[in-house]
Order: sequence, then C-alpha cells, then structure tokens
Amino acid sequence: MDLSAKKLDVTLGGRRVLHGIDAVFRPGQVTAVLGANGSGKTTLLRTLAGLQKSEHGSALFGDRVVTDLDPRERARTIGYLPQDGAVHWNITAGDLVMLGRTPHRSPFAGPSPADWEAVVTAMSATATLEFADRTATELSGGERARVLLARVLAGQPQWLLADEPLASLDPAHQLDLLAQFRRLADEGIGVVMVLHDLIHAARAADAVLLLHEGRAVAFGPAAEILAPDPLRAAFGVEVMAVEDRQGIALPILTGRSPR
Ligand SMILES: Nc1ncnc2c1ncn2[C@@H]1O[C@H](COP(=O)(O)OP(=O)(O)OP(=O)(O)O)[C@@H](O)[C@H]1O
Repeated sequence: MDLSAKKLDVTLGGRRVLHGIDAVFRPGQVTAVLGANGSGKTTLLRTLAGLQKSEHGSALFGDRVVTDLDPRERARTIGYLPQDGAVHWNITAGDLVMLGRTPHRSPFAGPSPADWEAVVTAMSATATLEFADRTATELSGGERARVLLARVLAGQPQWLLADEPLASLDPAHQLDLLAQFRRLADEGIGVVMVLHDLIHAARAADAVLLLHEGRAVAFGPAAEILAPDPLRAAFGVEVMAVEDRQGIALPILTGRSPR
C-alpha cells in the first residue's frame, strides 16, 4: 500500500516547517528525500512514521491516517531509522536487534523461532552477526548504525523510513546498505531515505523528492529531478552530468549558483 503525504503542514515550536507537502511514495521503490539543512526532511520522515503530528493534512498508509493506526500495527508497518543512532541501554547488539521484534510478540512470551530467524536474517544482511554478543554502547558509530538498521529490519516492516542512513558508514558499507535497500524494494518494501549525497541518490533511488524551505519543489524519477534546474532551485548549486558505466547521469557539483 502507498504511503503518502496529503497537504501536510507541520509546525514546530510555533514555526511552520512543512508547507502543504503532497507526495505519494510507492512500495517496491527507493525514494530519496533531499534538501538543504533545515529544509524539513527529518520532520517529513517523522510525520510519515506517525511520530510527529501534522497541523493540517495527513500522512496516510493507503487511505488510513498513520497516527490513527494502533501503535503495534503501526510499528509492524513502518520501520523508522532515526538520524542520531544513539543507544542508551547497556544491552548486547543481539538483544537490541531482538527489540525490533516487540510489535510481533505477545508481552510475556519468549522469542519464537520466527523471532530468532528474523533477528539472524537482519543481522546477516547488515553484517552485524559478529557483534551479537557485544555491548551496543561499545561498538563504533558505524557498527552501531548497522545494528540499529538490523533492529528495524528484524521488525519486517512494509515501509522503511531511514534518516541519513549513510552518515556514519564507510564507503564499502554505504554501498552494502544501498544494495540492501534495493533488495528490500525488489521484495516489495517501500524505502524512503534522507540523503545528502547526490551521486548516491542518482545511483540508488528510483524517485527523488526535493525539499526547499519546507516545500516540495520537485518530485519524480531520479534522473529528471537530479538535474541542473531542480538542484539549483533546491540547493543553489550548479552540477554537471557525467554518465557512469551503467549510463546513469551522475550530478557532479561544479560550484554555487550565482546569487
Ligand atoms: N523541536 C523543534 N522546535 C522548533 N523548530 C524545530 C524543531 N525541530 C526542528 N525544527 C526546525 O524545523 C526545521 C526543519 O528541521 P528538520 O530537522 O526537519 O530539517 P532537515 O531538513 O532534516 O535538516 P538537516 O539536513 O540539517 O538534518 C529547521 O529549521 C529546524 O530548526
């Protein structure tokens, strides 16, 4: 089912930070949300995940308002990977990933074989099985980020909303994560990720939503949106397209646009 924003206005601390966002995200696609710092990307993701109320308009899963979903159902449906990657509990990585199964488990039952299988699958996919017995707070930032992704994947959500998931990863793990997102999309999951890297977005996203000062300024196929005019409007930068070996036009930054 689609996840969508319908005329979404969000106000934080008395200031409107999202203005009338209309966008329909499709399952089976990877969508990248790009925009300058403070343009509203995190706020949009949190609102789509049902973690932030809108002032007007709604985030919808199919035709149901996301914040009206029962919390357990919402947690099974929409996985949210926040930006900061903090862990505040003194627990092992394996136990942390098992927490991702909470919306599937009855409160007093131990983990079922299906829970263990989901945890092992998620930790294998993120190359974190080797950390399973280590305390999560003692992992490096990038290792912890992968464990936190495994926690979300263990919940087997229909939607994965990931806020700057590449931020603390080395180049090889960035590629692994983007390949993992592609596999999830091929399995029918909808992926919406906030990115800052234009080249990763060009290679990894089917669709791109560009935000500028809380407004959606362009939304469509990645090849159309990651082009000079939309990028100038969103970021005030100039790009030059260079084709890679697969024939994908990569937007290479050449400088700031004239003011
Ligand atoms: N709790 C809050 N109270 C008031 N204003 C807030 C609050 N949280 C965020 N904002 C403001 O809302 C705007 C959008 O913030 P948001 O975090 O969604 O931007 P972003 O596009 O994700 O930025 P970045 O690329 O820097 O992560 C910013 O101007 C920010 O200062």
